[in-house]
Amino acid sequence: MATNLERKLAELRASLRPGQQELADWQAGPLAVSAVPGAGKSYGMAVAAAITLGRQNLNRAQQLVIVTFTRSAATHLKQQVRKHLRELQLPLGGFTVQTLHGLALNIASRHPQLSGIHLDQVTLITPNRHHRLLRHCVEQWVADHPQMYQELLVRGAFDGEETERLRRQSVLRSDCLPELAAIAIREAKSSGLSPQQLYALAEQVQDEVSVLAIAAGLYERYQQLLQAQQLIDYDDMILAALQVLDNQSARQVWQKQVFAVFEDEAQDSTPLQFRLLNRLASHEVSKAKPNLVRVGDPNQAINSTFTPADPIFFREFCQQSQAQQRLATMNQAGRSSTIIIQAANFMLDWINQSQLAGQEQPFQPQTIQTVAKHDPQANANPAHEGRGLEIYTPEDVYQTADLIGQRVCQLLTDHPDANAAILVRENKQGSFLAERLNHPDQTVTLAAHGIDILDVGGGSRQTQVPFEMLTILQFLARPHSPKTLKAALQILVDRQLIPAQEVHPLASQPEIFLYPGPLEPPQSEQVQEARSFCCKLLRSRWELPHYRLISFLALSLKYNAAELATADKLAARLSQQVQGAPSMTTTLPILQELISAERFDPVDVEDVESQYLRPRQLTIITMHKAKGLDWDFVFLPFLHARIIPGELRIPAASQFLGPFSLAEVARAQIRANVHNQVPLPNVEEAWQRASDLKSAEEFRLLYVAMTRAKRLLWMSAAKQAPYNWNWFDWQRQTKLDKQPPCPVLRPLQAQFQSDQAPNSTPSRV
Ligand SMILES: Nc1ncnc2c1ncn2[C@@H]1O[C@H](COP(=O)(O)OP(=O)(O)OP(=O)(O)O)[C@@H](O)[C@H]1O
Repeated sequence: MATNLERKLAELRASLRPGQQELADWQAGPLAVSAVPGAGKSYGMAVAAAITLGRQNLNRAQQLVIVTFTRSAATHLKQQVRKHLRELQLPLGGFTVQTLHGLALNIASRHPQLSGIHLDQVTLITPNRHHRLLRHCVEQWVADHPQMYQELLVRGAFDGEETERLRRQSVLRSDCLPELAAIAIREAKSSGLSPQQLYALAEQVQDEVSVLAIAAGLYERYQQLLQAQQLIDYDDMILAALQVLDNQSARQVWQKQVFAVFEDEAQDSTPLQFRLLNRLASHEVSKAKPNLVRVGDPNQAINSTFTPADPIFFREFCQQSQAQQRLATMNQAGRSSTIIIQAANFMLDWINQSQLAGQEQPFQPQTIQTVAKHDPQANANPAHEGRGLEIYTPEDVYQTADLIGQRVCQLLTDHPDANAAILVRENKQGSFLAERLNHPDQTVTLAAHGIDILDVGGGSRQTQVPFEMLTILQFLARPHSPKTLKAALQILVDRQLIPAQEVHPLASQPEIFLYPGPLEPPQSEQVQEARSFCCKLLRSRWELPHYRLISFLALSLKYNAAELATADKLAARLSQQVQGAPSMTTTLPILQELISAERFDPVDVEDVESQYLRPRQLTIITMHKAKGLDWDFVFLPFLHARIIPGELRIPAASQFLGPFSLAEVARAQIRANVHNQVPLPNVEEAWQRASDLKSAEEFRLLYVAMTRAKRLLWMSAAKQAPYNWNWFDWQRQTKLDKQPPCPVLRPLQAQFQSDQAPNSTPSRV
């Protein structure tokens, strides 16, 4: 007779759909699970983990290790597994959920002698420091290779003119070579190549510009500088963990402790990371095959232009697993309405056939299917809202914002429990929309309808706390400086603590603004409000002891719980560092240093992802960050060919080097080596491959973005849009240009909205 636990495990298994059940049935050996978006990968993995824990009776001495890509995904997964374990009345100690880097650091730091990672002696390099270190490598390389440097300087048509020489020097030293260092070092290091191996690789390519040799030289110096400064980077963590596992006795200890490894988002792992997981999941003593379960979607690989993660690796793993009958597929997805699923499938096939990514095939052929009749997911494949898929061609980006504002207002008023998001390709597009959506020029402003906007790219509000405190303290220290006053006023306006107004005229004459004499013209009501707020802040400087200032300012700025907690943490850190002598003179430089060295983390009181999904909120977020999340209504504006797929561009300033970028060429050559392609591509071929890879990845990004929508997918490409969003300043009315849409938009429109002429302007909603 089945025990109580067996019965409960069977019930839990029955709550899964077919592909998920295969995952839950796993008992030993390798398994690949390839799943479509919304299939329930993470959901299925949490249940499968709980079932494995129950079935195998795992505990602290022998654990299931679950790894995923981001910290927030790890937190979410851990909560889910715990929930199931509680329901099964099983102990919670038999598993861990970590990011790959967290796992690697854990292994490395437990064996400092083997890994060389002594946590009390080494520090993880911060982005700012990394940037400075790369510049330093470049200077050293230039000093050591005057001849090679000279050859770079005089490439193309060069008449020896001094100003041109200086210009080229500056471009090389501050842009091209640091960029080459950043990209080539990351690519080589996370593929497991040492500087010496990169030198050897350079020998294999006969190019007039020795890109890989330069990259190897920079890499060599980078490693030396890291070591000298006792710093490590993210790749060092993985390498150090592998070094530990190279040691037989350490390896056996770990392999004994790890029953199996479950990996989520496996399409995003680099070869080095895979090596680490595989080794950990192996059982050398029993000679059994690795207990490694890898779940992913090769069509959602969107990190290959940042890291050497490449959909090819996971595709290969799936193929090998299939040959051994160890591949499970999850094709049914319940997230989206049928029409949204059809649109995503159509887009995938159309792009693959279009050959728009040259030799690269962006997608593995796969069709998302709706779920079967009695699917366990409540409200699976929900009824669509509006047309379900709506594609528009507004006149310009301003009309786009207006249309989104109207539609969001209508949708979230009709469905107050629903949520919505605008997914953008660049943060600058997000900040434009965030500003426009509450601008008085809009037909409707969201704030007036009680709809919150969360602009994720604008930085979480907590992360702005140190900067805001510094700015206000600087103003308190020097209230008569136009610069400090202006910065403080801007914060007050942004935080909506004083009426929105142009701050420059107020700040240009601080004395008159703060202390107007009887002969000055009377101040308007909004200026008076601003003045009285500033004067209240200024009084605090004289009336409060210095150490109380930050808490007072935090309250005055009406901080929420997370921001208050962050301000408290900041105050505690400052008082510790000023060592009993708190004053403006001691505090300001320390605060400045904390901000520029990025040595202060804000306090999060809420799971970060749940902040993005609140009902009656419009979240503005990049397509990259939206991965793994979903919303009822998803808006994808600004889908222009220049952005998706876009193209690799060579800035005019560096065109003297040739029609390619050093960094992209090095990346493509290293990548070719990782994929065992011989001979390695020359500069022109490498540039072409880099360009194909970029296009393929952009199309996958669009696929990820489209599949975030549950009930309405709204897409648009305005006829007139900025040529380059980075230069676009709508307040100064930067000129717009005619921009063609992303190539798949018209075919989508023709397929799904044949009643709506492709170029028609949307009717007002
Ligand atoms: N068996 C199931 N029973 C109930 N709900 C489910 C089931 N499987 C998945 N879901 C729900 O489907 C939604 C999508 O699941 P999940 O986020 O795990 O998908 P995913 O495959 O990781 O998606 P993506 O790859 O697109 O990010 C979630 O809301 C999840 O709760």
